[in-house]
Amino acid sequence: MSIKLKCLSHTPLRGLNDPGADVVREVDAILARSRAEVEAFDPELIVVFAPDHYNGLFYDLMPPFVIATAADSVADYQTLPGPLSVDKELAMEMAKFILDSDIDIAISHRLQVDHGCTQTLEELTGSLTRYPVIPIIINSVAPPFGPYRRIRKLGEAVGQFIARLNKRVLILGTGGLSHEPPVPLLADAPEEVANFLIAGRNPTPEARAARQARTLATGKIFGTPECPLTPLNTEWDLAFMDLLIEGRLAEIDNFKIEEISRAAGRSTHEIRTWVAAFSALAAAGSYQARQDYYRPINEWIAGYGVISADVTA
Ligand SMILES: O=C(O)/C=C/c1cccc(O)c1O
Ligand SMILES: [Fe+2]
Repeated sequence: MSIKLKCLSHTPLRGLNDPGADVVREVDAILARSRAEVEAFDPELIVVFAPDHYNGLFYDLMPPFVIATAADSVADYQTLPGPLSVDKELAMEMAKFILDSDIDIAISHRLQVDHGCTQTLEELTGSLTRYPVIPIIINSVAPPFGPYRRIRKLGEAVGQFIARLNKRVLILGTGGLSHEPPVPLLADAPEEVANFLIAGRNPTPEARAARQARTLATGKIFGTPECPLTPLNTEWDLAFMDLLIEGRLAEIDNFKIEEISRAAGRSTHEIRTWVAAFSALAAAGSYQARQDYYRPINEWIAGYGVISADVTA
């Protein structure tokens, strides 16, 4: 058994609304280094914990957790289209193991996934099909959310399953850190928006373009007095990364959902994917972690961080 972890922010504005050239170079360099590490590790399986942003999952049936036995990219923003190379049999075995561990998880045999899942796969492996993968989507964008302790339990069950595999496994968490992009809320939404949030699968190209233009326009003013959205919160992000690196995972059980939304932005809950990833790693053995990168990047609407970790025993 050999297990590695990488957790990193994603942002569909990378390449569409870039910060200065120095910052772009920094991030390119850290992603290139991360990708080389993945290549050297040569994983036999990638388990990716990812959010969805109303592309695959809608309020007509919004599950807290979903495991996919087959998945296709919706190719939003500049992400790659096409199927992911999901290990169907192993995903089914994992789903049964999770259910046997008293965690309710939905199963999709045809899941649509968005940049929240595919951007990180592409950045770290160069494609959507390079390695066998099991996507686990954690609702991080569509309230209400279950408590953070449930995310730890999901992660622990996944880690216990992985530990028995005798494979080289890469665990990914993608999303966060502090950020609040212009994703609408169902509460008080006008009818047209509510209809989209409830059943907006497969939007027209025009509707997708309008959505992406809205995000881009927000990226242009994010962090300025003109922008009403919660600003990035460096202090919050660094404290969260320290907590993970120092292995203080039990403290996450006390996280308060509304407090996090207020302090760091509504989409900060994408860190649920990092919590699951670290909980899986911790269930597989002792770990050593390091912060590879952090910078608040308004142009990308992202407290942008990268952490790596390995099981040591
Ligand atoms: O769902 C969208 O259209 C935009 C999502 C987004 C924007 C900025 C940063 C992120 O992490 C996002 O997921
Ligand atoms: Fe996101």
